[in-house]
Amino acid sequence: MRSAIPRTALLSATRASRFLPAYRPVRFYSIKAEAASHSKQRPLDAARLSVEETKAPKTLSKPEDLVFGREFTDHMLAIEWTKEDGWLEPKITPYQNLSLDPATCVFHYAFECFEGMKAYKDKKGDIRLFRPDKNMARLNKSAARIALPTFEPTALIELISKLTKLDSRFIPAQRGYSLYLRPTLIGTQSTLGVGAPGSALLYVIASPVGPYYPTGFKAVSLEATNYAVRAWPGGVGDKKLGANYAPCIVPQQEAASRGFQQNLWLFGEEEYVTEVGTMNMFVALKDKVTGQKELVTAPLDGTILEGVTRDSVLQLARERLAPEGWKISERKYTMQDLADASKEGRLLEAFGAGTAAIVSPVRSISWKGELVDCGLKETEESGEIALKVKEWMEAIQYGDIEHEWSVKV
Ligand SMILES: Cc1ncc(COP(=O)(O)O)c(C=O)c1O
Repeated sequence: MRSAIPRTALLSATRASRFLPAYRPVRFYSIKAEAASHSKQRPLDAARLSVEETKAPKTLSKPEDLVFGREFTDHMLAIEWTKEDGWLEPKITPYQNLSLDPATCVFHYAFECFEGMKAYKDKKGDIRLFRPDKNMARLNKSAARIALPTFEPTALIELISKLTKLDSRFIPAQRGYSLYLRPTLIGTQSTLGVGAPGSALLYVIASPVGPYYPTGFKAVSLEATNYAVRAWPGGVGDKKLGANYAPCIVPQQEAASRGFQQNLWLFGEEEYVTEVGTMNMFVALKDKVTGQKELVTAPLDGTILEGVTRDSVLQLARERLAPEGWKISERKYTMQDLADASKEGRLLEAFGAGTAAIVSPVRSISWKGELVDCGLKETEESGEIALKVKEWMEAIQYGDIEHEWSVKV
């Protein structure tokens, strides 16, 4: 089987392992400083890209048959990194398997972080990335936290743009469709010693995806999880590490077994509301005394992922809802606050926000044996704010209006 990536990955891994001590304590933010001290380390350089186009282009699926994350485009981008040489030549190759030594550190100690971002086709057929700088910044933060190398954000955006353009035929032109991009960074050193990897592989794969709600919004019901903890202060819940996701599946399955689509992560004795599955959580409340309307989301205190959608919703709400009298807050709030507001008719709506769905309206939250109603009428699938946010975001993502967040490739 052809495999352009692995052989060199293994060779460099072996080379690196010769002078790496078996164990080094992890110094969280040392990679850049270390890179600078190795004068031969090269930065990530998009100009060194080589492209090998596929000789067997795939048949496109019908857009309506696309299932999230199941189909991939013709090509992938891969860049190896070694401690001695820094970033090697970026390569776009036909989509292919990786071949890694069973002792590779990613399999044992979870040296892996990733991103989720999308490319959209506008009415003119141009391809646009949505806020790619935010994903690059987050990937670098995740990488630094697990002793993987960081990279030059503009170089990776340029390389991702080239991959996206090359595979642009996979992006259906209809509204709601996009190309989901998955930059992934793994440690490739082959050793069972626990330490900073001496080699790594950054790769990007792309998957065409359809609208999250093909027939319009469908409000979801959540189960509040207070028997397990997703993240904690000083932990890594604010980083996009693969290791954060696997432990969330059992509580998700538990919620599903009781008929809830997602679980809502609470934190601490106070039962602060943090986030939902792969979305940040927003609630619209009315103040008990003043009647002031407030759109609230949990603060970036290290226990939630710094969502690109969250940040976008906050900025748009500050621009467009605040002038209509809304207060926009990043603050802690508890499940009890929501239950009280719901009983008093002050919980106007609730929704999750993330790249996959943009917004996902919430009908109810199961908590301590009660069902907290989130303000939708029986006949409604979305509140007013969630609907507006979706329209605002899509207008930018699909280039209906020019906006600095939408970057043509
Ligand atoms: C745990 C978690 N929270 C929130 C989000 C939403 O982040 P974004 O808006 O960047 O997709 C995601 C999705 O990546 C996630 O995995």
